[in-house]
Amino acid sequence: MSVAVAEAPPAAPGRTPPVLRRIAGLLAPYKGPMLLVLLAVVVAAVLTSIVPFLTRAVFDDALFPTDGGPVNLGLLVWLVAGMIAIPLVTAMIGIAQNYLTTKIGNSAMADLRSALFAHLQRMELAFFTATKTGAIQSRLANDVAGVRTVLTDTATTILQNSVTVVSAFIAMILLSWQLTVITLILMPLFVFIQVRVGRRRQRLARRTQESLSEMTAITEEALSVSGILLAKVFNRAEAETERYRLENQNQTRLQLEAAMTGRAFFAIVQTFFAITPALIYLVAGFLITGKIGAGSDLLTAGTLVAFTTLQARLQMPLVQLMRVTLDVQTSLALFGRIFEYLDLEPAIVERPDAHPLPASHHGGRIEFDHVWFRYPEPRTLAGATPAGPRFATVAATEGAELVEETETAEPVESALDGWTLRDVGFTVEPGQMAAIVGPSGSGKTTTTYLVPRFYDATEGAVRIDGIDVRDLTMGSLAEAVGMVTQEPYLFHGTIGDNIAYARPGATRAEIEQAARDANIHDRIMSFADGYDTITGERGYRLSGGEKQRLAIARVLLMNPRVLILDEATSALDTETERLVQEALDRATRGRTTIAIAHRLSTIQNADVIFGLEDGILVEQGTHAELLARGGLYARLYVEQFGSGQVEGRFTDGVLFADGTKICERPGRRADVAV
Ligand SMILES: Nc1ncnc2c1ncn2[C@@H]1O[C@H](COP(=O)(O)OP(=O)(O)OP(=O)(O)O)[C@@H](O)[C@H]1O
Repeated sequence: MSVAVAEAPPAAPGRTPPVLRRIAGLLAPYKGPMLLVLLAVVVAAVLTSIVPFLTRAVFDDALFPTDGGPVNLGLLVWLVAGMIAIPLVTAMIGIAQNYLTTKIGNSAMADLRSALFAHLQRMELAFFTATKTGAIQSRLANDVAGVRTVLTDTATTILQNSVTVVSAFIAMILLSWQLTVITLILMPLFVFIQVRVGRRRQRLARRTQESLSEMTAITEEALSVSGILLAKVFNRAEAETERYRLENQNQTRLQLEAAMTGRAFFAIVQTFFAITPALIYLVAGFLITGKIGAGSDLLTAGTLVAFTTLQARLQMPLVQLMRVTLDVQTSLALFGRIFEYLDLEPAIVERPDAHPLPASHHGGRIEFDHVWFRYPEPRTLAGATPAGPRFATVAATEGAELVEETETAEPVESALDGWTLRDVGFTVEPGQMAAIVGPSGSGKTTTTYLVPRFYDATEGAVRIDGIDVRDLTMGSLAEAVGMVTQEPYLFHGTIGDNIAYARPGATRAEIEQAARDANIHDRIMSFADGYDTITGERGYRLSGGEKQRLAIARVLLMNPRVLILDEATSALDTETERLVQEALDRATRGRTTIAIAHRLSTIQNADVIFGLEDGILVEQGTHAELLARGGLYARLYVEQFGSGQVEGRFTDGVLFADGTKICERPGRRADVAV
């Protein structure tokens, strides 16, 4: 459900509405049920406050009438009936109120989580490349969970207790203002101490949350498949465990400190409340005898019993109010962290006047028009807390190098003058296959990222079929551009679902056809569960070649107008290579393709080759034209493809153009340096 927070226009820095107003906005859709809760609380409090008056009447009018008359049984029955009925009614009101508050709180929480998730989905790729995944997860899980109690319990506790306290005070004053003063005498001191304790608890809470965020980040980093692989390869398992243990210890210490802070204070408050009745009896004695004031005839035994009952009833709500105020202070800090994420404006958004890409049978013309690009600076969040040095203790003892890291990553050094692409201009006609070649870091991947708007050109324009990609709806652009990346991402699910991700609603027959065309159907059928085989987290149960072919099956199912292909020969062996190559041939047929090419055959078959160096398009033409030119491509052709003898380099060796292969030494990877 979209809620006020999600729809509110992003506030400019410094003009962010105060946290409380935003929390109110969050609860706004639940005004009706909240009014009901308020009504329930007031009715329950008023009913409860009537009981002491009934108690007084039981003593002073029914049991021991102050006029010295006999016991009034008739009245007693009525009063007792009232004293039984009131707790019954308030208990029922309590159940209804509990249901409502739990519902409101959890619904508001769900709205907040959904709004945050939807907002993060809209954030541009750059945000995620610059932020630790663990930190994002921590805000979604820990921080939102942290404010949960405020939305569910705390608000009601405050409301309920405030009403109880106010109504009890009114009743106490009505009974005896002098005794009320005795009860309240130490309140100013308590409030003063409480404010100080609150500040300390708030500081501790902030540190606890930061520590929790760090723990989530460590878990996310260390216990992911890649993290475990890294730790195993470099034998860092113990160091990772130690790092976690230290943070865990810190967390325990903070929790303990937070729990103990104010304990002594609350013990004193409770003791004071416990001894107050004794003080009241004493003062009552002085009042009745006229030693204080002018003597009070009104101070009957019934009044005294009723007053001490009220005073005892006041104790819990007052202490709870004090405790809860501390919780609220803590939660406001967490709300701040959540709203900070919601206030981040996505850098790449659909224009209000965006229109869909018109349908076309022969479309897919791609045009780069004087494109300049530089990677945006990573955003820094106010709540982002610099983490301590990694493996601090271990590093100190081992003398290892320390790696500082923060929630926001360090900016990555870009190419010359900060520009990653400089005045790049080219056109790929519909149905053409274009190959981009160039040294590592020359900007090949970056160029392809501008087509589906993972990033926007800083200057110049990228067009599909003559339309600036920034004028297109995000949906139609995503439908028009398919991608097969070097490391295809598979989510934890069945193989069938992973392929169908490209087109939800695709039939099993369509999925199987795509898998057949991608040369992966037979392999899938060889698994015991066929298409229902679980891929495992990020597809780690599948080989590089299998993942590649699944990614190709996805694209075939999606049938985009434009295909962007990042060939990953170095992740394949020569056997799988043939299967992948065939699948790719089918995938590129009949659609415009831009390939970051690592295979000789891809480049030779390309209609046009673009040579990139330091973000500049230094040459373009066909294989023959560029060879004749003797420039960048001719150099790469000699260095990487042995002047046409080498087809590509794979995990198990080098494949030659004539089909022969030379196996590399086992364990050594033949990497492509193009
Ligand atoms: N997210 C990023 N933020 C900042 N700079 C980046 C980012 N991604 C890449 N770069 C820089 O942009 C430049 C071009 O990178 P790109 O990945 O496009 O090169 P490439 O030609 O595809 O390299 P390779 O063949 O090694 O994959 C490099 O200097 C790289 O460090």
